[in-house]
Amino acid sequence: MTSSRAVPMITATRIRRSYGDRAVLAGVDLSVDRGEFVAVIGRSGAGKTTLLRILAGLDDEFLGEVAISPRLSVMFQDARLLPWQRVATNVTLGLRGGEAPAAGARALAEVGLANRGRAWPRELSGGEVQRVALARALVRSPEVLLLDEPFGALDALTRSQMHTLLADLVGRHATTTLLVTHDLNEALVLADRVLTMNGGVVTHELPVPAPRPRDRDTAQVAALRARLLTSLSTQVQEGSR
Ligand SMILES: Nc1ncnc2c1ncn2[C@@H]1O[C@H](COP(=O)(O)OP(=O)(O)OP(=O)(O)O)[C@@H](O)[C@H]1O
Repeated sequence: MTSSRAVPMITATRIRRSYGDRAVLAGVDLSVDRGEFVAVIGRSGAGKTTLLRILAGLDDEFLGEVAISPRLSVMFQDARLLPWQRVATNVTLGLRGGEAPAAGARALAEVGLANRGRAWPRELSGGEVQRVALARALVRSPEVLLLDEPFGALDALTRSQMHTLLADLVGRHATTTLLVTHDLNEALVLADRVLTMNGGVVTHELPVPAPRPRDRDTAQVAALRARLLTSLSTQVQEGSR
């Protein structure tokens, strides 16, 4: 049954994108409801980043249709903080008006870095850098958050702490979130729904029961992981035909 609260915040219809002769996206359809957290997994080269860049409005050389809230923020694996600006300035870059410093301080507090606003990016650990990137993404109170392997370069413990933080923040703000990752566990710990991409299309969809973040070591998550692995390996056979 469709809930009356299910309002799509991201809709992509028959998205196609080629580089030269090579079709990377061959008709991607997806829809993400308000407040939903969807993860897109797929092998390296499956077209996940290409799709995310199109959704973010960073690439307009595609066919098909995208409908997405203009109040969106994007976060990549590489935070690209400006090294010559202090952390607080990095968070509020592009924000205008007298309220920017207060908004920046609030965002830094939300990611647990209330006291680091005057630090320089070089003084931060990898995990702290990604927290700053998250604060920068959240400072505009986006309705939609697009995440491309945001924790891919972090060690396992820090990554797990970031999962807890992210789940808490997007849950509290009811932020619609799309995460692309090749980490099955990350997808299963965080998402309400996991989509598998292969051959330029979305091939499988797996709903994941609440709550989130969830413990990756439960029997339920292990069973879901097995299903995702099966769907990915089935695709290899399909892809090699
Ligand atoms: N600007 C570009 N010009 C040419 N080919 C590109 C360009 N960007 C991406 N590609 C190719 O498109 C395919 C999909 O790339 P994309 O980065 O979207 O995959 P991905 O699923 O995000 O992979 P990964 O998980 O490794 O980041 C790859 O084969 C890549 O080489």
